[in-house]
Amino acid sequence: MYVGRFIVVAPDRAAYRVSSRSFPNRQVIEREGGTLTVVPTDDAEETDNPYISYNCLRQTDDAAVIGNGTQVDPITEKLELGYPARDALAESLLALDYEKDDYDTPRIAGVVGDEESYIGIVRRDALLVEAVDEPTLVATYEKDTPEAHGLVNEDAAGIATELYDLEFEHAVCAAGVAKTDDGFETAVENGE
Ligand SMILES: NC(=O)c1ncn([C@@H]2O[C@H](COP(=O)(O)O)[C@@H](O)[C@H]2O)c1NC=O
Repeated sequence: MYVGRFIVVAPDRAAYRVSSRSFPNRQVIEREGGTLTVVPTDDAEETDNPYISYNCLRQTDDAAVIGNGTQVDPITEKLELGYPARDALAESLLALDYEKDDYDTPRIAGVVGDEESYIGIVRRDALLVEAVDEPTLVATYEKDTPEAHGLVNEDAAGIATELYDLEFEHAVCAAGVAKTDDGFETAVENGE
């Protein structure tokens, strides 16, 4: 089954996988401040598609934000301003809305917070934002309503690799984040 990009968000950790039929030459790189960014690999063809390079994970002092596009930035900025996670997700997803591509690709995002965690999706026909009390998956296609999805691993590297290895088609790369005693740890899985 091809589900496109997907996230799994749990109360204490989250992970993101890029699956792609059209743009397989992508990787996740680590940048300053615990930010993870999806970028083209050196051998990628040039494209003017605006939806395929973005920060897929950012952190505040007490939250981590994950998602499949530029919505990750305003969600993070609203959390830094003191917005509740539910509101930061709902407002940012609605403002940017689904991607205006051939598939009306939904935007998906999650927040792992100090006391509560949330998952969200904006589709052409819906905006869903839900608190999570167990690992919960949402994807751009097919599995586009949040559903329970058990995670085996606890740490960031483990969950990034776990999502990368799931049997949904066209795996490209993955990222993970997990709470630690003094903040968050992150990890990337580029399938090398
Ligand atoms: N790497 C990505 O994040 C990404 N890859 C593809 N998309 C979007 O989804 C469309 C379909 O891509 P695909 O056939 O690879 O699923 C693309 O035209 C693009 O607008 C992406 N945007 C978000 O999901």
